[in-house]
Amino acid sequence: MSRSNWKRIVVKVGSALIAPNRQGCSSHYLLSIAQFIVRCRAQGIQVVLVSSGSVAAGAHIFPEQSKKDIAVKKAMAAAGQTEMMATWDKLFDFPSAQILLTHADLRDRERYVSIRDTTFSLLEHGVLPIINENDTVTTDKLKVGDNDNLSAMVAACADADALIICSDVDGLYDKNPHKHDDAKLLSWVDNINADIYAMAGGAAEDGVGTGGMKTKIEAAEKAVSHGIDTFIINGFTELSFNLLLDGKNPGTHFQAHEKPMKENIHWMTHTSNAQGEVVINEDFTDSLDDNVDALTSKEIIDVKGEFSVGDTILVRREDGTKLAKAKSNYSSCLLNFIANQDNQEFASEFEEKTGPIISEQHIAVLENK
Ligand SMILES: Nc1ncnc2c1ncn2[C@@H]1O[C@H](COP(=O)(O)OP(=O)(O)O)[C@@H](O)[C@H]1O
Ligand SMILES: N[C@@H](CCC(=O)OP(=O)(O)O)C(=O)O
Repeated sequence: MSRSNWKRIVVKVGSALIAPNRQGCSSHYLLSIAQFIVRCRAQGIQVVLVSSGSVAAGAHIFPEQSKKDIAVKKAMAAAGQTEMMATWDKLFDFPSAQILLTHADLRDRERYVSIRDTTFSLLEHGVLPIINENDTVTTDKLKVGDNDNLSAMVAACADADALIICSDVDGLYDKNPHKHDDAKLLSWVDNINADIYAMAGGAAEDGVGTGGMKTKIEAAEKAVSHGIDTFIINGFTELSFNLLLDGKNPGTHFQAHEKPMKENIHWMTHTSNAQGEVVINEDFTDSLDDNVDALTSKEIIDVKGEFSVGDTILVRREDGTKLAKAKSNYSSCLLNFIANQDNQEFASEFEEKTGPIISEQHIAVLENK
C-alpha cells in the first residue's frame, strides 16, 4: 500500500530509545518520534504506539539489583511504566491512554475483540493508545515475552496498514552489525524464509532490548501476512522519520502480502494458542484444504489436552506434523467420547445431528505442512 493511503499505523519503540543510559527515561530520542506521530496525525493517519522501556526506565530505582531476578524485573517494570507514560504524555498536546496487555488477553477471542473495540474508540476520539506488555502480572505461560511480536499482534488487531519498528540499528543486516564490520543492510524483504531468520541474532547481552532481530522478523512475518507493510528503522535519528514521511524507505521494508489472511484466520494462526490437539489419519490430510467439514471421528486417532467448544486446537498428523489450527465445535471430552465409540453408527448419527467437528471458515491450514 502506498504511503498516501495509510489510514492507521502502529509505531513500536524499543527500550534503548526510552532509557538510553539507564538513568530513567529521557525525552532525547522520543522527541523526533513524537513529532513523527504528530505529523502523521495531522495528515489524518491514526497512530497506535507500542512502547517498550518500562524495565529500562525503572532500573535506576533498584540500583545494584539484577533484572535476572524476575520479581525485581517486574518491580522495575511497574515503577518504570509510570515514568515512561509521564514522559510520553509531556510530549503531546492531545490525550494518551495506557493499555497493558498479556498474551492471555490477546489469545482470548472475547478479550481480543474488546481490545480492538477500545482501541478504535480511543482513536476515533483523538486519543493516542500507548500499549505495553503487562510485565507485572505475566508468567511464562501468559506472556508474549517481547514487544516486537506484541506490536505485530496489536497491528493486526487494529487493522493497521503499516508497522514501524523503531530500534537502535538501521534495520536488518545480513549479520549482526555490532559483531561484524562487513555486515550489509537489507533494504527490502519480500519473502521471510529460513535464510532471513538465519541472519538474525538476539539482543546484545549487556543491552536493554529483548529478542533482538529474531523477534522483529517474527513480528514482520505476522504483520505482512495480514497485509501490513513492516519497517525496521533506526529510531535514534530524525532522518528516518523524515524519509518515511517522504515515502522513502529509511531501513528494512518487509513487503505486505498482496492476499492477506482473513482477520479471524490470522488471529488463529498468529495470536491464539492451541488448547489441545487432534491427531488425524494420514489419508485425510489433503482434504483439510478444501473439505474439512467432512472430518469425522473416524479420521481421529487421538485427542490430546482439554478444550471447550470454540477453543483453538492444533490438528496434527500421526508423525507429528502440524497441519492446521482450527476452532473446535466439540469439547475434548465429547470428541474423546465419540472417537472411542465402538458403535460407529451411533457416532455418525451423533455427528450428523451436532454438525462438523471443524467448519471450513474456522480453519487455518499451516503453510509448512
Ligand atoms: N542481523 C542483525 N541485524 C541487525 N541487528 C541485529 C542482527 N542480529 C542481531 N542484532 C541485534 O539486535 C539489536 C536490536 O534488537 P533489540 O536489542 O531487541 O532492540 P529493541 O530494543 O529495539 O527491540 C541490535 O542492536 C543488534 O545488537
Ligand atoms: N515490556 C518490556 C519490553 C520488552 C521488550 O520487548 O523490549 P524491546 O526489545 O526493547 O522492545 C518493557 O517495557 O520493559
